Amino acid sequence: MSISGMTVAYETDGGAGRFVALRDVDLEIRAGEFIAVVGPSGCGKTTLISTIAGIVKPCQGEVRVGGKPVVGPGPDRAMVFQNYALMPWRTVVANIRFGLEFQGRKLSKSEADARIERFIDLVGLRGFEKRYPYQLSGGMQQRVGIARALVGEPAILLADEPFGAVDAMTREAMQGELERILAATGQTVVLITHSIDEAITLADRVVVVSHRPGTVLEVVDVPLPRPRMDDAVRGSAEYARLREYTWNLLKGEALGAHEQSGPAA
Ligand SMILES: Nc1ncnc2c1ncn2[C@@H]1O[C@H](COP(=O)(O)OP(=O)(O)OP(=O)(O)O)[C@@H](O)[C@H]1O
Repeated sequence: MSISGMTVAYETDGGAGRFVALRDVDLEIRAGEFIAVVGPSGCGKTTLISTIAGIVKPCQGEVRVGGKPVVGPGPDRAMVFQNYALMPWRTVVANIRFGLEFQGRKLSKSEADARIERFIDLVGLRGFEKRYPYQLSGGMQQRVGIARALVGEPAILLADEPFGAVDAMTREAMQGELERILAATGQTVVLITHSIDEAITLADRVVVVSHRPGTVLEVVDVPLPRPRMDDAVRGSAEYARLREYTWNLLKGEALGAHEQSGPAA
């Protein structure tokens, strides 16, 4: 996937104004790579993955997936949302099945059932298939969200703060599960996170976005061995170095954003 010379602006005041959310973004993402996107609040992270998803259109530049320009949503890209966005009237199985329906996959009933079964096992929801979302914990609901996104086997998984609404312990467990699932499925992932630890634990590269209008400030390589959910990796000097380096980049951006939005002198 490649993003080149991309600028995204939103109309404001009923079309009278224009707000530039992202400016001149260039980014190459290799197939199977895990990219984490970090940056100060409002820098355009959600806008970035929305353009990859094809739900927001750039006013300049383009996103290409598999060599073709993105002109709208497609079955090659699936989203996981922070608030899970499950259908409350559908069971776990029916919510996951929606991932196949939405992506327009033409599978026979038995093929679809077999695939859903595989993902129920992969995300650890065996025994909960007939439950409704309100009968599940937040972490379990997000497992449904991940299974729904992955069941159609999209080439690219787009995740907007997927673990932002779950408690710290569940978050750690879910990071480990995502790492394990991706080792089995091999998708390209673009994940937005506010956690530097989550970014370094999961990603091959961390994209640091500047304060608005957002642009790529730096791409930090994370050459740590996998699996990363391992005390030896997360306690290593290299992990600490990457964490401090990324934090210093972000700190500068957050301070810049604060000064920009602070009261006039
Ligand atoms: N539909 C819209 N119309 C106008 N402005 C918008 C719209 N969507 C987003 N914006 C603005 O664009 C900027 C980038 O928003 P975006 O949601 O992409 O940032 P973000 O980095 O994901 O923020 P956060 O970390 O707080 O979730 C923000 O200043 C936001 O107010």
